[in-house]
Amino acid sequence: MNALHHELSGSRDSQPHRPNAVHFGAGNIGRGFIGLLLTKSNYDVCFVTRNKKKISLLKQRKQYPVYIANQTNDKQLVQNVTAISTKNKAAVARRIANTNLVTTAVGVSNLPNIADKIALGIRQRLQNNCIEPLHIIACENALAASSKLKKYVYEHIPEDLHEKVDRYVSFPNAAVDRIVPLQHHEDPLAVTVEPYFEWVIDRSAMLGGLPEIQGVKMVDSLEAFIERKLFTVNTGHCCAAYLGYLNGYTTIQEVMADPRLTMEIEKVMQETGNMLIEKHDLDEPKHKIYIKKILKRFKNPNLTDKIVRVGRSPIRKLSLNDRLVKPALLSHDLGLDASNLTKAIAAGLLFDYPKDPEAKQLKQAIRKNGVHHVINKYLGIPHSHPIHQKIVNRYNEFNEKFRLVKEA
Ligand SMILES: NC(=O)c1ccc[n+]([C@@H]2O[C@H](COP(=O)([O-])OP(=O)(O)OC[C@H]3O[C@@H](n4cnc5c(N)ncnc54)[C@H](O)[C@@H]3O)[C@@H](O)[C@H]2O)c1
Ligand SMILES: O=P(O)(O)OC[C@@H](O)[C@@H](O)[C@H](O)[C@H](O)CO
Repeated sequence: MNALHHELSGSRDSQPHRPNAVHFGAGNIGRGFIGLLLTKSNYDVCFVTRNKKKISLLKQRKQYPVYIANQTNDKQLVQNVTAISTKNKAAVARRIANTNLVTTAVGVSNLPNIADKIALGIRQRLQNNCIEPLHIIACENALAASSKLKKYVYEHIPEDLHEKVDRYVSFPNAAVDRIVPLQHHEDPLAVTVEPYFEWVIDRSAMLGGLPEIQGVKMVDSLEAFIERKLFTVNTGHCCAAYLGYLNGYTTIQEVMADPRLTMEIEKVMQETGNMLIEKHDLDEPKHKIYIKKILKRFKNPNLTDKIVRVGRSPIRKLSLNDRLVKPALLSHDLGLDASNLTKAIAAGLLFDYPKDPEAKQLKQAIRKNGVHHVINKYLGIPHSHPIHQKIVNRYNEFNEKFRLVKEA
């Protein structure tokens, strides 16, 4: 497999081959989490990314620092990395043809944009008669993100090859958890991350043969893990962002210093918790501890996490299968209270940060067609659903209280 590795490192036959990975997106999670864990596990990592400056620095230095947001601001050096531009389709495909693992952290909405390159790499593997398994793992905040990526990739591969690809290429779903705020350092490659992390992968979709990644948890059924993460960490987080935004705060840390808002956020997490406990038969005391731990992570005084990052892309966050609407509907179906979730959804509808393209689009859609239409179209909750009107009521209350938009 690693002719490419030889080409890069100059090493020849005597050295045992090191595993290598291709990671799409040299952003915060890419550098601060996935790149760090993979290189700690002796992988060579090639970032495929857009930013020219980062590409050139990664190629030149082959390393970068990660700072841990603890009291001592510990530094970890990530080594054995390089980068290529996402525009260089042929080079990306060549890398993929010779790799053990492909990972992504580009944002779930960007997955369609990388699919053609992954498909080309897979086709090269087939042409080379490569029968080594390839695992492709989307490390994005969404349910079944790797399955989504698979669908986009297969759109670029002729149908008669799909069965063969299925034999050698797998797209295990995963849950990733580590808070990495937007940040600026003198060194553009440096990144500060919270101490906590969790990377859980669906073992049932593994083909075997992947060199171990230290710190990864393999589980037989991912659904409970990803729902627990997305509907606790991310539901609580965006609730903090949307309520914080309405109340004029700038950072999550400021929101968490407001006891009234912290209580509201905790109530939302308790609602999703009740649903998760019932749906996945979770241990209630353990889940309560999980919630408390997350609230503490949000408060981390060594981080400054902007509300506009955490609330970013509200159309995605308010969509049917994401962190707000899905748990609200699941709770409703189980006969459980979702009143705090409906409040958080209403606050999300009022997130009108002008520099966020989705927030702008949402605001325009509400202005043009009214909130009922938006709840129907963007959130996927029909007029007839009891939660629909509850969201509208909360939205109107917020509107009046904060005098934001005059709803027609
Ligand atoms: N930051 C966090 O706390 C965190 C935690 C867990 C999961 N996530 C998820 O990880 C993903 C990335 O988030 P982030 O915070 O690192 O964002 P980010 O904006 O810092 O990084 C995304 C990177 O992807 C790159 N990118 C976008 N389109 C690309 C393309 N077509 N080809 C190659 N690169 C491309 C961007 O240039 C950017 O460098 C998101 O899905 C996010 O939900 C983030
Ligand atoms: O990345 P998003 O936009 O889906 O969500 C914003 C934050 O909630 C998220 O990035 C968290 O920091 C992260 O999911 C923690 O693991």
